[in-house]
Amino acid sequence: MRRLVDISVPLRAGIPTDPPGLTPEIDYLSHQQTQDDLLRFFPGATRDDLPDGEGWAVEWVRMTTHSGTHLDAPYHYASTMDGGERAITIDEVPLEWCFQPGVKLDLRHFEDGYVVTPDDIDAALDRIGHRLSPLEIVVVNTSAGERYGHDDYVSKGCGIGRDATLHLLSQGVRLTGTDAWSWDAPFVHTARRYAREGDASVIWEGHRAGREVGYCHIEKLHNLEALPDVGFQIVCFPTKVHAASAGWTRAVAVIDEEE
Ligand SMILES: N[C@@H](CC(=O)c1ccccc1NC=O)C(=O)O
Repeated sequence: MRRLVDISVPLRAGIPTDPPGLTPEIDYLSHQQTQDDLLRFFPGATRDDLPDGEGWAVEWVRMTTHSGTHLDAPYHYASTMDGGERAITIDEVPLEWCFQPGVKLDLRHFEDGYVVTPDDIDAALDRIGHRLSPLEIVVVNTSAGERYGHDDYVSKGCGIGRDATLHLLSQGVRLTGTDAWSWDAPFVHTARRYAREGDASVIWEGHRAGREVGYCHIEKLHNLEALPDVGFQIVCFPTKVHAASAGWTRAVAVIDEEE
């Protein structure tokens, strides 16, 4: 039997999903507010012509391409990728990258702000007895996953460092994902480290790995706790926003189970 597991967050206004000033805004227009919007397309028609006098339900949304569950294109990380080539935008991401077998790494035990290393990735793969194949989609379940919509979400979870990201990419992975706000460690922790050590290379290091090898990651995944370690596919086609740095996605895991 085929089971579909929704691994996307609900896109909602009024909950702390992003830093202040970046949360999405949604204006909901009800059937009672839109009769005239519908009627203006049909000269001569009146409200009496509408069933129960209803117009249509529609929403106006103000948000960024990085609101909700979304796929980041290499162009988000820098203007170049693969060591100097023009970075591809979200509408140029190969669809083949976005529909592949998935692998889940459980990294929930790492403290907030911890920067995951190549050894941590290998240890997580060893624990589930898996060797990576090219184009597999690697998603990391962090402690941020269960905090979506709570005040501490943006500062929760571990992040994937430059070396760990390149370690995945060197094995042919081109699309990864996290249930945290960022593929990198939460900025508040990295800012403290930067203030302490003065080393600017820690800033957004996992993202910046895309300058060396172009890749995509999904941010704000959800419900990864419900997935097995392997044995599923991930579908995460991004909305084709022209020339953009990211696109929203309804990410879904497809699990084919024995009868
Ligand atoms: N988490 C993202 C950044 C991000 O989400 C973002 C970046 C710029 C403007 C808005 C953003 N997020 C939500 O609207 C990242 O680290 O790439």
